[in-house]
Amino acid sequence: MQQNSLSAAPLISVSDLSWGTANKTILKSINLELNAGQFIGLLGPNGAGKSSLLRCLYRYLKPQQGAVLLSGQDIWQISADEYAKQVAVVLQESPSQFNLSLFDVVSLGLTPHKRLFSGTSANDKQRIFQAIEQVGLSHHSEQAFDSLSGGEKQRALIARSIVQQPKLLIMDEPTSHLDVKYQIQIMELAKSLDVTVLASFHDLNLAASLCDELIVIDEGRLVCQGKPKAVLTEQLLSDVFGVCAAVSAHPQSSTDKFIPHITYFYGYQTQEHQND
Ligand SMILES: Nc1ncnc2c1ncn2[C@@H]1O[C@H](COP(=O)(O)OP(=O)(O)OP(=O)(O)O)[C@@H](O)[C@H]1O
Repeated sequence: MQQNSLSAAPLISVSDLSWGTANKTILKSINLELNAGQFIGLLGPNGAGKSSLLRCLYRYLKPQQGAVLLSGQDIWQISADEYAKQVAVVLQESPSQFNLSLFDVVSLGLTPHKRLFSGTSANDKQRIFQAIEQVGLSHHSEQAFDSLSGGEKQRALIARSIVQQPKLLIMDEPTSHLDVKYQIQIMELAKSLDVTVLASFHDLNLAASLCDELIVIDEGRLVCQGKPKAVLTEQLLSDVFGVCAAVSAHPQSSTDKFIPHITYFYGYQTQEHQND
């Protein structure tokens, strides 16, 4: 009976979550659910609270109020090891991996699944090489991680996540330092994995084209959650992001799937001030 109710639970359920510092509440009573198998984009203007919310989800910050459930279990009631088996994280900045090779960094994805001091088996090595191949970095496997380009580093961290075999991959602005080709490539790579992804984006058009669902937050509050077509309206772009824009159909829209495409208008803020 209990197992049935657990398997029916959303992958992530956030209820009444608040977090802040001693003198400021930053996340304000957030409620949301993430269903397994989806690619979900987290949007919001600078300072909206995206990273803070993601940090609460990947167990770096403990909410002051409310709870985060993973498959029906409070994430603070399960061990850090158990949690690490289920949730992988790729952040904006790649921390220095000192002298570790790309292969070594990717092999760290096995750590949550290993007993202390157990070695790397032939099977493990095969998994690591396969993941490196999947992200197109086979020729770099012995290269020092720190010497890889920004895009290569992010692909290596995705390979580490592939090896980790999580249920959920959380990505906090993983492409913000990358050029447009790598931005698209990294996000398409994440989408191609057989895993639920929650990723924060600043490029709203990229989010619109790739995400099954979008979550928008502003000033620490959830504004809305839904399909890109329902979420990315001209009104929302004005109210939340403070921009004047037109939303039309992206040329790759089909009868089954409408992909919103945002065209921004420039210069209107200056004109507004001139009229003041
Ligand atoms: N540890 C902290 N101490 C004090 N203020 C914090 C802390 N962490 C976050 N904040 C503040 O909380 C607000 C939300 O920050 P957060 O980094 O979560 O926003 P964000 O939506 O990810 O922003 P950006 O798009 O600019 O990266 C900001 O005003 C930030 O200064």
